[in-house]
Amino acid sequence: MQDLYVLFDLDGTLVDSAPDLHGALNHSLTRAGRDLIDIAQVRHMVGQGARVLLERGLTATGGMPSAEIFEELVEEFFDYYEDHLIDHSVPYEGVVTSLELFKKAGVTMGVCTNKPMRFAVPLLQQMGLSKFFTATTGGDSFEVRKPDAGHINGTLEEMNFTKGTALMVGDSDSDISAARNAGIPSIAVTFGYTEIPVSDLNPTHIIDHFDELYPLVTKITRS
Ligand SMILES: O=C(O)COP(=O)(O)O
Ligand SMILES: [Mg+2]
Repeated sequence: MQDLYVLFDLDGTLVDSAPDLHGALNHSLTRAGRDLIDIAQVRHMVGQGARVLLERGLTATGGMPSAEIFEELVEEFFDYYEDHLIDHSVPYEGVVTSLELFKKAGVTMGVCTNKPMRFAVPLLQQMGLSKFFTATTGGDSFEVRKPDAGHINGTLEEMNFTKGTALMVGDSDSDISAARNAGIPSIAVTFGYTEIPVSDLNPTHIIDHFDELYPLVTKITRS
């Protein structure tokens, strides 16, 4: 599988990062004098990066504060989250085995996440996952981010993609739409953070567990 390039979304796809995003969000909400929110709500708020997560959390607990206070809360959220990236977050079951299989098969892998680089890079490092990826790009790496095709194309460029097959694996609308916009097949995971069933997003393929990924990709590349 030398000519294969696989892009992975991070939050809700490779890593169940919601517990620590939940902790950081509630830290900020407490500072803002708001009620705490539960983790089930937070799972559906993840997908457009940390700023949007905080915006959604504030909106759900009384509305947006002034721009000045919001910026202060963003800074506090960022500082707190930076120190608690993997307190409770874990790779989904089967992720490490699957990445090892791809690596052995000579597949080039990259991470294409809307998470800011300030968090995406250390999170992958601290989890011991960095070694699998040729490139990591975040929501702030380019002028555009998922669902814009530019995010996928920019990541593939960093992976030195010139010919072959590229695939996007993700959990949310922004991943599946970005793949569609970039003209590459998508594989949706059903265990991520999207509120609606992933089949409604019309991905090219669907998996319920990471163990299904390697056999599926082998089949796709053979057909
Ligand atoms: O952190 C987010 O909001 C989104 O991150 P993801 O693109 O890796 O799902
Ligand atoms: Mg995601």
